[in-house]
Amino acid sequence: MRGTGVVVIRDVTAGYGRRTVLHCLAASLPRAGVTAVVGPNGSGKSTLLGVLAGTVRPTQGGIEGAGGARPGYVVQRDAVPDALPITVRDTVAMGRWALRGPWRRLTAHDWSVVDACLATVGMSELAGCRLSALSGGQRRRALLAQGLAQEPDLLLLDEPANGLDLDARQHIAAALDREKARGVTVVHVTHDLAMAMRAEHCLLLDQGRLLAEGPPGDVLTPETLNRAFHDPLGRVPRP
Ligand SMILES: Nc1ncnc2c1ncn2[C@@H]1O[C@H](COP(=O)(O)OP(=O)(O)OP(=O)(O)O)[C@@H](O)[C@H]1O
Repeated sequence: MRGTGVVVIRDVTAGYGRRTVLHCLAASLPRAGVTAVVGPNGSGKSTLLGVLAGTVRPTQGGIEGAGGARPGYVVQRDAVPDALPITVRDTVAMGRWALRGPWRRLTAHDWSVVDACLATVGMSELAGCRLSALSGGQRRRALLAQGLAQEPDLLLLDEPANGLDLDARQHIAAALDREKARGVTVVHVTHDLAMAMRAEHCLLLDQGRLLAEGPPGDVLTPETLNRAFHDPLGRVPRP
């Protein structure tokens, strides 16, 4: 599905059990572009990523224009238990299993992709470390590398830069730009308005509804941010 055009979120209603989280949400995401999803805690950002990844099934509406896309989904909390005695390189290699199947031996090409992804997130020097020995931010970068190693067409990232230092954030921003240049459609959830401003497109959610959509400079205005974040003191977050 690489190439130009849009992925359409068509009037999606979705939630968990009887709880509706997204209410008839409609938006268009540029293919081969970066979309930032912004909004207060609990506004439904991760749920929207789940719908795009296919892990949350809408009760109404759906996603159009992503037919056959291979999604790569990097979640907020990782699924690799701390006690598992694996290295950072092995963790990233797990991303290749999505392509090869878990019981197939990885090829030399797979390992070269793994090493390139480690370099992309600035983690080459820590490749041989146990995952359990990493700091939270380093772990997050390793998981991003795991997502990149899947070579997805649609890269879905839940707060990839959360808690990272400036250097790590710059690595991540550069990695997103590189994926976009390779034709990947990137959607990332962020609370970092500076990171959101780097995207081509931005969705601002509030209580499961789309409050604004478009270029980040148009969407992240003091007025819309004030509406979304309901600051009782009337203070306006600055992009
Ligand atoms: N697996 C789940 N089962 C039941 N309810 C859930 C589940 N995941 C999320 N929710 C609920 O759905 C609502 C939206 O959650 P979601 O994680 O999509 O919001 P978010 O905008 O990503 O929030 P945050 O910024 O805090 O990560 C919340 O009220 C949350 O409690």
